[in-house]
Amino acid sequence: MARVVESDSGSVGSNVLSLDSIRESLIRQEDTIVFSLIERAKFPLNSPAFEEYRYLDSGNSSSLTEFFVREIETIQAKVGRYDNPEENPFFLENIPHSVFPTHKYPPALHPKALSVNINKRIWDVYFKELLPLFVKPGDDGNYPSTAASDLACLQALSKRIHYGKFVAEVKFRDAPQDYEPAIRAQDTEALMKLLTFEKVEEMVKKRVQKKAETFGQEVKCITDSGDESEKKYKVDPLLVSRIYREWLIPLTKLVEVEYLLRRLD
Ligand SMILES: C=C(O[C@@H]1C=C(C(=O)O)C=C[C@H]1O)C(=O)O
Repeated sequence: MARVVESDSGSVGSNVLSLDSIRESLIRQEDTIVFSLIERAKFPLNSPAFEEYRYLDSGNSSSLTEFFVREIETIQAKVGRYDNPEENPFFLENIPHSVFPTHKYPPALHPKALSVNINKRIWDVYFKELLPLFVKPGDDGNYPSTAASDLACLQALSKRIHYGKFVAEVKFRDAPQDYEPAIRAQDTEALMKLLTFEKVEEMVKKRVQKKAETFGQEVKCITDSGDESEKKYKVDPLLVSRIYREWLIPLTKLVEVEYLLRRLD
């Protein structure tokens, strides 16, 4: 089975894929996600940044965070971020071309992969369900830094979830005879059963809990007194595992199914 050539960033750098190399990238992305949650937890909820809308010169209404993300995505597009098939924008409809020569990414995915983008759902899940679980309530007015931290979380979560396209492509290439009947029947239940590996999911949930314990522990100097047994964490490791169990893994599998449904188009 051919292998993908991955750069240090863990990105897909060749048009040959393997499930092992894709899973290695997902494991490396766990670090980014855990650290982004830890960083966001420095700020309170600061809901006015993403809940309060005001009218802009353009006549549109937007929250500070939405405005920030739209502007950043435009700049990032102009330096080629969305030429990378691993990256999917939250708001950009017509993605501006890069103003610089960009890396020519090999066509690893089916052309219909571009139509699989669940970032609106990820945005809603993040702000309505996830954020209140891992940050303290309150408002310190630090909306610009909070918006930047939310974007880091959103882009890390989006990349991880949309990596489901690469996973699905590899699974299809490895066993087209298994997937084609379910794709032709547009049988989402059969596709979900084919692509699910419960033992892998269990390892993911255990590993991210351990990473949250390791990366997020409050480090005490040797001279600090106090009960060593009472460990404190910047983000509850059990909650990080729950976020994967209840949201990240199911949304990744949803992307896999949505990609496979289009694979024979
Ligand atoms: C990502 C994969 O597909 C599914 C989703 C997983 C996840 O989101 O962690 C893990 C195993 C599979 O059930 C995979 O097979 O690696």
